[in-house]
Amino acid sequence: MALISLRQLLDHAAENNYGVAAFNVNNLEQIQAIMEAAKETNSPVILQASRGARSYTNDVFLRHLILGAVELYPDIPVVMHQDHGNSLQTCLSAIRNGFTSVMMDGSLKEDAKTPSDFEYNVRITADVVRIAHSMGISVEGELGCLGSLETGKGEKEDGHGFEGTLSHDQLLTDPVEAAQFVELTKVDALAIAIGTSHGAYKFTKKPDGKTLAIDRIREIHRRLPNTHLVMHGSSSVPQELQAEFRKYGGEMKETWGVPVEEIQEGIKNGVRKINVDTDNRLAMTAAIRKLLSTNPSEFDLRKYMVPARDAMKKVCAQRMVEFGQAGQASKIKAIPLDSMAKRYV
Ligand SMILES: O=C(CO)COP(=O)(O)O
Ligand SMILES: O=C[C@H](O)COP(=O)(O)O
Ligand SMILES: [Zn+2]
Ligand SMILES: [Zn+2]
Repeated sequence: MALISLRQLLDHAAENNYGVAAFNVNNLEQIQAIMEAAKETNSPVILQASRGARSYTNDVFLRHLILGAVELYPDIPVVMHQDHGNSLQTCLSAIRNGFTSVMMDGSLKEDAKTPSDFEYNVRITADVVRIAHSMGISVEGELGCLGSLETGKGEKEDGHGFEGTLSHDQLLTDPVEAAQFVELTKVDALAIAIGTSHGAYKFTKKPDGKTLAIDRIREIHRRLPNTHLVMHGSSSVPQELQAEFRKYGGEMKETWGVPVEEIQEGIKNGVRKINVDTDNRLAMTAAIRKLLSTNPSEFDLRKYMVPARDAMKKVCAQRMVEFGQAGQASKIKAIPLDSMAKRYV
């Protein structure tokens, strides 16, 4: 199947009440893991690349790897998405390189660390929407800064994340502002801040309503019943994966991620895209640690990349079932980007 737009996929997800995991990709093995999981579970997929991933892999390699996936798995709808674009330039270069969807994260300024104001966010996001929609490309915006309600701090991912400490006002998306933001920008999907953060260290204990504001999702969904909501920082950081990582020499202090049942509650309330990166990184690295520490003489990289890929495939397939996207791929017929562009007009 051809690459499809995020908007097409999330519209289908909303009509059929499911959520879609957006997995970050940086190399061949991660793309293979996701596609194999998708084939096994008949799931549509969102492959997303951060700015860090694009510079690590190179846009040309990335585009051809993803086009390879599309060719090898003709029955799986694939969205190619820019994760956390920091500027109009980043989004435009993604579009030029074949991405069918971009995130303009205007919750932070172009330096990706200074919280911006509402007017800046509306202006930059609306600029991206105008250009992207004319080509049928989807846009995800973000309102509110991702960070911990326990500490007021945000975890940095590859330089992306605010510095210092923020108040609960800035860490929780305001439902009234969210409605204005969507009206003014016309984004296809809206990332909201509800107490999740990027990386492994999200919560110091299992989160409750004070540290993870699932109620906020309900309020936002009530005001914006037709907007696709996005949860970032949604790895579950499973205790078993942490234990496996530590068992083979990995260092990670005790931590909690976002429980899958909380994400499922979000999906009942308008969450359609769920970003997961850390769980896959952890699964792959734990598998590599295990193979190398139990076979110290091994130096054929395939010997550790195969179990790493298998470990990631297992995480992906599990999330695909848990989020409800399993079984949906064969029900989707690709809408060309040109037709999507006409719809926006
Ligand atoms: O939100 C993410 C990418 O945009 C990834 O979140 P995690 O760090 O929880 O996997
Ligand atoms: O946005 C966060 C993702 O986990 C991507 O991380 P990265 O920027 O290190 O590739
Ligand atoms: Zn952000
Ligand atoms: Zn994110």
